[in-house]
Order: sequence, then structure tokens, then C-alpha cells
Amino acid sequence: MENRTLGIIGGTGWLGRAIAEAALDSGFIGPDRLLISNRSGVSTFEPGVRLLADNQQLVDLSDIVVLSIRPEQFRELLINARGKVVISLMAGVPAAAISAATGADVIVRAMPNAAVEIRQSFTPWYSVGKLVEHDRQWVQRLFECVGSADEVPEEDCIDYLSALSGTGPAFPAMLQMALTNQAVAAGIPLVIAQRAAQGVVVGGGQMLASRDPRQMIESLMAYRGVTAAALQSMADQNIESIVGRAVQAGAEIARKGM
Ligand SMILES: NC(=O)C1=CN([C@@H]2O[C@H](COP(=O)(O)OP(=O)(O)OC[C@H]3O[C@@H](n4cnc5c(N)ncnc54)[C@H](O)[C@@H]3O)[C@@H](O)[C@H]2O)C=CC1
Ligand SMILES: O=C(O)[C@@H]1CCC=N1
Repeated sequence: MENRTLGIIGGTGWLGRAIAEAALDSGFIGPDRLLISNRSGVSTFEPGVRLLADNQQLVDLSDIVVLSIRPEQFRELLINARGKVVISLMAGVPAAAISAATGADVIVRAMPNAAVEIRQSFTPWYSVGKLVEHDRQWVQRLFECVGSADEVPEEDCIDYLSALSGTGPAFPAMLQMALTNQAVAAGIPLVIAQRAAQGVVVGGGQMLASRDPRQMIESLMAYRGVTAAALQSMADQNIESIVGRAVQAGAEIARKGM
């Protein structure tokens, strides 16, 4: 597995840096097999990791190239990656467009989320072109350095999941803010409201790491009291439809392209 050289374009950004650091820390890749490019020329990586200002040089020296730049920055990127495996983390840029712009005929679209920071991202990925078995396993293991990963059967899954899981902490953060703001509006002191809402999202979320959500709801609804009334109110307002429309709105942006 280690005999691949990985180049990360944008490797000092949010996702690129976290993935590079996790791959190094876990021993998945040695520093001599990792190349990073960024625009500032400033590196805080351990010695041995090469920082390059020239993206084409990075591509030429790499077997696998990760594009960890923003979609609008991709329009300015001029590289010839023919013969390389290109892994794109960009939301809303189809594999065909990446292939056309880079000349690569093996493209992986992967969609991690901000939890790469704590190595708890879920990363779906999809490949186009002939990804040999060794590289398939390599891609899976790369993303397992920052959490869990699954290959998905269609490219559209990546666009949909960009909105569902690519958004990472966005949905729980919004729930936490709504709980906080509503508690304050109901007269609870701000600091108490913040601590209560954080407990729900963070503590509750941790419980769900090992518990089935349906069973959790049923166990609490069985009291036929406070939880039952609160969750029934959400069901009456069709919470599933609100969530579904929100994810579809994000997915439409990913499908339309950015
Ligand atoms: N941040 C997130 O939670 C998620 C981001 N993504 C996708 O990942 C990609 C990267 O996002 P972030 O890491 O958050 O962005 P970021 O802005 O933190 O990192 C991008 C980095 O690329 C560098 N860069 C831009 N153009 C470059 C070039 N031509 N050569 C070398 N370096 C260049 C920038 O200076 C910056 O350091 C985006 O396309 C985004 O759609 C996907 C899922 C979640
Ligand atoms: O919102 C975005 O476009 C990026 C991709 C998914 C999460 N953040």
C-alpha cells in the first residue's frame, strides 16, 4: 500500500491538511511519499514532506493526485494528469469535467466532511475509469485514515451525499442553535441554554454511535410523557419532509455544478 506517491493540491487547506496529517500519523504513508502544493509556499508539515509551488511538478512526481481546492479555484488550475489517478474532493464538479480539464482518465470523486479534523468523517467515494484493485483498496484506506468510507454505486450518490454528509457538522450545529435560541426565548438564561443544547447534540450524538435511533426514540416515547409530546409535535410538522427538502436543495446545487 505504501508504494504510492500522493500529491495533494491545496494540501494546507482545511480538508487537505487534515487528510495529509492523518495519513502520516497512521503510518499509511511515509513523509517521503507525500507531496503538497499550496499558494503561500509556507509548510508546517514534518521534514521530509515536500512542498511544491508548481502543481505540474507535483502531478509529474505523484501516482495519485488529490484535488483539495475549491470548485472556483479549479477553473484556474492548469495541470496535465494523464496516466494518474485523480481524487477530487470538490463538491459540484462532475468527474467528466475533471477528466476533460486534467486529461486523467481515472477519476475518484470523494466527499469527506469537516470531521476529518477529528478523524470521524464518513467519506463516500465513486470512481470513473479503470481503477485497478490495488488503487481501489488504497483509496478506501486513505479515507479510513480520517474515519470511515464506502464506495458508492453511482456518481449521483456523491452529489446527494454532498448535501447529507458532506455538510458534516452543519445540521447538528443548526439544531443546537435552534434549541439554544428557543430556550432563551422561553426565558432560560443564555449560558444554561447553551449548555443544555450542547448536551443534547454532543452527548446525545455520542450515544447514537452505538445505539439504533429508532429504538432510542421508541424507548423514550414509551414514557408517554414529555419526549412523546415533543417528538409528536415534530412529526405533526413533518420533520422528515423538512429534512428531505433541505438535503435536496443542497444536492441540486451539487448536481447543477458550481
Ligand atoms: N470544508 C468542508 O467541510 C468540505 C469541503 N469539501 C470540498 O473540499 C474542497 C476543499 O475545501 P476546503 O479544504 O474546505 O477549502 P480550503 O479553502 O480550506 O482549502 C483550499 C486550499 O487550496 C489552496 N489552493 C487553491 N488554489 C490552489 C492552487 N491552484 N494550487 C495550490 N493550492 C491551491 C488554497 O490556498 C487553500 O489552502 C472544496 O472543493 C470543497 O467543496 C467537501 C466536503 C466538505
Ligand atoms: O458546502 C459546500 O459546498 C462544501 C461541500 C460540502 C460541504 N461543504
